Amino acid sequence: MSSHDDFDAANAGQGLWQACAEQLAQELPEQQFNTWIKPLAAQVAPDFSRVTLLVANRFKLDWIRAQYAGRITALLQDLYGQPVQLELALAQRESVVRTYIRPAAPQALEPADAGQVAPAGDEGAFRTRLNPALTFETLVEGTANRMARSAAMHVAGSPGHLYNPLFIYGGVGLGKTHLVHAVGNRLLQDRADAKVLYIHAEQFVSDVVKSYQRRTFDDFKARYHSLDLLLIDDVQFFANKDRTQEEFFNAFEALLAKKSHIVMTSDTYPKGLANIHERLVSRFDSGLTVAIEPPELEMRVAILINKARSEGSEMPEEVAFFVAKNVRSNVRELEGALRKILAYSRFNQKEVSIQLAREALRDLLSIQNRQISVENIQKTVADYYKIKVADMYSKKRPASIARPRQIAMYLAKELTQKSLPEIGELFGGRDHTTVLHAVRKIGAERQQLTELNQQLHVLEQTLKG
Ligand SMILES: Nc1ncnc2c1ncn2[C@@H]1O[C@H](COP(=O)(O)OP(=O)(O)OP(=O)(O)O)[C@@H](O)[C@H]1O
Repeated sequence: MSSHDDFDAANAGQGLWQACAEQLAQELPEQQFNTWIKPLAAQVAPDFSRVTLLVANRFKLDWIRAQYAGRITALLQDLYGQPVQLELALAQRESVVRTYIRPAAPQALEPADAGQVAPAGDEGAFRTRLNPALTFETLVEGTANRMARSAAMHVAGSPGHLYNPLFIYGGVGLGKTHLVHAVGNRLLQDRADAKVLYIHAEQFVSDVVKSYQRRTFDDFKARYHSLDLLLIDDVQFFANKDRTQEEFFNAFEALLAKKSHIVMTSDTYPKGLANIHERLVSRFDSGLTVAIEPPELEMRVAILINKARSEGSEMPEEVAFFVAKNVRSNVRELEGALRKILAYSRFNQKEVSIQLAREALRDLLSIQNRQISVENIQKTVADYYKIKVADMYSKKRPASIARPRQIAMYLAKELTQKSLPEIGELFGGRDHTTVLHAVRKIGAERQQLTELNQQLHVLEQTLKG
C-alpha cells in the first residue's frame, strides 16, 4: 500500500469514528456528549478491525468504559458491518495504560459500579490522583488564563489563606483540569507530606453512593475532611444530586473551618450553575471566582511550539501561526491538530512545513472552508431582500435597506466566529455598538414575529447549504 493509500485509509477511519460520534450526539444529552465523547480522539486500524479512543485521564477512561463503551462498540460494528474491537488509552501515556473492551461490554452502569480508579497495589501513586505532567511549567500563560493562573499559583504557594475557595470556570478544553493539577503538584513539591486530592465531581458522586450503600460514611468523612487541599473538577456534575451536594457541603465547611484549601472548576460561573442548592452556590462564590477564556492567537502559537518541543519535535513559528489561525476553538483541538501533523510528518519522513500541515489537516481545513463568510451572508441577504450588496456597506438609512443590513449583521454574529468590531468593519466600518444593537434587536424581534423568524430560517438554511 502506498503512503497515499494509508492516508486514505486513515481518513476513512476518521470518517468511521465521526459517523459514530454523530450518532452518539443524537442519542445523548448535549452536556454528556460534550463532556465525554466530543473530546475523544480516535485512531483507527487501517483494516478497521480496531478503534482506539484516546482519553484525557484515568478517571474519564474508567467512566467511558463503564458508561459508553458498549454502545460505542455496537455502533461501530453497525456502521462498519463487521466486528470492531474498541480500545481505550490514555492520551498522554498511550503506550503505558491500555484497556481493551470486550465486544459485549455491559452498558450504562450505575455510578457506584463504575469501578475504582486506583488499581490494587498502586494506592501510593493514585492517592492524590494527580497527573505529574500537568504542572505550571507546562502550562502556557496568556491573557486568556493570566488571572486564573496567578490565583492558582498563589493558592499553591500559601494554601488556606487568600482565595478560598478558588472557583475556576471556562469552556471545554481550555486548561481548567491542567491548572488544578498544577496547584496540587506545586504544593506537593514544596510540602511532600501535604494531603492533596484531585477528584472529578462524578467520582465524588460515585464515592458518596458507595459509602451510602456500604454505610461507610465515617470513612468517607475521615478521608475527605482530613485533606489539606481538595481539587475538584467539573462541579456542574453535582446538579440534581441532592445527597452528594449535602456531603460536599459538609466537606466544604469542615475543610474551610480547618483552613484547608478548596479549588473547584466548572463550565460556568457559580450563579450560572443549574440545579445546585443556593447555599452551595453562594459558598462557591465566596472566595475568588476567575474565568479561563479561549486562548488568543499568540498563546495558541506558544502552546503549539511548546507541545511540539515536549514531543521531541520542532514546529517552525510560521507553521504554528498557520495552525493557530485555523484551529481556534480550544487547546484540546489544538493538541489534536498537532498530533496529526507530527504523525503525518513522521510517517512521510518529511519536515514540518506549512504545506505538510495543510495536508495533514486537510479534513479540518475543508470543513472550515465550507464555513460561512460575512461576504456570503451579505450577498445572500441582499439577494433575498432585493437590495444591492453595496447597500450593506453604504451609509444609507431608509428602512428598506437598514433592516436587511441589520438582519445580515445578526446572521453574521450567529453564523460566523467574527467579533462585533470585525463585523462592524465588514459592514462599511460601522461601530461595534451598531452591530450589537442590530443583533439584539433582530434576536428579540425574532421571538415575537413569526414572519421574520421564517425568513431567518430560510436564510440560515440557504447559507448552511
Ligand atoms: N495554557 C495551556 N498550556 C499548555 N497546555 C494547555 C493549556 N491549556 C490547556 N492545555 C492542554 O489542553 C488539554 C485540555 O485541557 P484540560 O483538560 O485542562 O481542559 P479543561 O478545561 O479541563 O476541559 P474539560 O472541561 O473538557 O475537562 C490538556 O492536555 C492541557 O494540558
